[in-house]
Amino acid sequence: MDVYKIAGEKPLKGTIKVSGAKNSAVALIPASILANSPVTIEGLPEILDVWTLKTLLEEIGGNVEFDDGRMVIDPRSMVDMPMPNGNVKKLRASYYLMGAMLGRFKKAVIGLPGGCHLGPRPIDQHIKGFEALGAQVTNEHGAIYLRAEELRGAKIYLDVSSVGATINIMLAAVLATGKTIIENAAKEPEIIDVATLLTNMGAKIKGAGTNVIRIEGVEELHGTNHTIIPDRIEAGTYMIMAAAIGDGVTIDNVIPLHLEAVTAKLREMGVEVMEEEERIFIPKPKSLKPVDIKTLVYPGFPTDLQQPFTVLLTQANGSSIVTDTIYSARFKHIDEISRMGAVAKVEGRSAILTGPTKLEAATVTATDLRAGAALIIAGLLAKGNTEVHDIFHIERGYSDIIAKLQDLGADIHRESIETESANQAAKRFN
Ligand SMILES: CC(=O)N[C@H]1[C@@H](OP(=O)(O)OP(=O)(O)OC[C@H]2O[C@@H](n3ccc(=O)[nH]c3=O)[C@H](O)[C@@H]2O)O[C@H](CO)[C@@H](O)[C@@H]1O
Ligand SMILES: C=C(OP(=O)(O)O)C(=O)O
Repeated sequence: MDVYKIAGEKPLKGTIKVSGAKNSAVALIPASILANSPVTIEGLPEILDVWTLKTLLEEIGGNVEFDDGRMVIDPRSMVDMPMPNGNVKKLRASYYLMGAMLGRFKKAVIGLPGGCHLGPRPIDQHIKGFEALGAQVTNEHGAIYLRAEELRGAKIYLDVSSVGATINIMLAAVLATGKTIIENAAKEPEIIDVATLLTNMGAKIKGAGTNVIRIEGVEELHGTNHTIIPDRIEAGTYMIMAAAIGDGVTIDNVIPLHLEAVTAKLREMGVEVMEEEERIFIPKPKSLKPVDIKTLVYPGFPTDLQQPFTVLLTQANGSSIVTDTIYSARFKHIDEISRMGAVAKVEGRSAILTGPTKLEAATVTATDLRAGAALIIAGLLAKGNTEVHDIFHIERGYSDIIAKLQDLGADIHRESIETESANQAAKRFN
């Protein structure tokens, strides 16, 4: 089993480059299914989710080459192969295969997706959208079966501004007959990125990035070349690290506008954040003030940065409250940082953190992707040698994180360790 080993208390200094956005990548790749000629996507992050999607596209007959962040997808030989199990369960975003395959083949069978366990993550709004477009949708033994004679444009009001449902409906609607209107659409930057790719493929989409998206169906879509946007969540993670244990860190390849809520909260804590066009510089912070945070849909504070931020708040002078309004169970990391000495408790949808605390190294487990990022920050701050287990969660979403942090001066590496069975441990104990 591979783990991350971190020797803490080494200040971070220098420049770190952000990779392409995970949550764009995982939609851009399935979007290529809709084209009638090859699609090239540049700047993709080298993360497990991207590799899994490459495999999934190959499973349905696509020709996919991926090298140095550049993926060339030839969708012409793809078929409507059912995928009720297997790789679809390794990531959340396999749900985009539903919209893309329904759009192209008018049918699809896709197993319910995996991804981070953060409380219930229903896909009822995706299904409501597909049904409004004319598809028959059934759930059979944990797989979603979709079939349509014809997809017809429709007006769809989303009960929740879901990122996944907004993108999935766009994917299904671009080749439908007539006009689709998505109301109460999500406004995340990744939605604009996917709409840009689809538009360059020949789709007619207006309003992406606002809460009303209008799509005029077209007969076919062609290949194109697209460069992905930078990952605002990865960038935000490094901003939080810089505020926690930085000695002057430049974060390169960012769109500062995408991180306004995070920047505002860091400034409220007393952290200086200097923005340039595509870079953010955070000098060594002095003392940190506590702040309260409430996660909201974009442009509010992103839920995906809530967990890393809680670790920073253990270093602030006083108590902070973090409330997650998006997910009901996104505080599993609090138990793990408590092992390291964090003074923290969870009450309902809020975590209360009191600092400043000198964290101590421990062996901890990543329960999900951003919990893993939070544990890396805690390990960088802690006295002693921290070991982080279940790192596959982290590698679903952070490209090259070990090398990037080593370049900033962190003492972190990936190592294989022997695992002991419960029986072996019991024998040793007796
Ligand atoms: C692959 C990807 O892009 N993942 C991101 C995406 O997840 P994902 O697309 O799954 O998140 P959504 O925006 O859909 O979910 C937001 C909220 O709406 C609820 N909901 C969603 C869909 C639905 O049909 N019914 C419903 O009730 C969810 O349970 C959740 O409480 O946006 C989340 C919110 O910014 C991020 O945390 C994830 O990193
Ligand atoms: C929740 C996340 O990912 P996913 O939706 O892919 O599980 C995340 O990126 O923080």
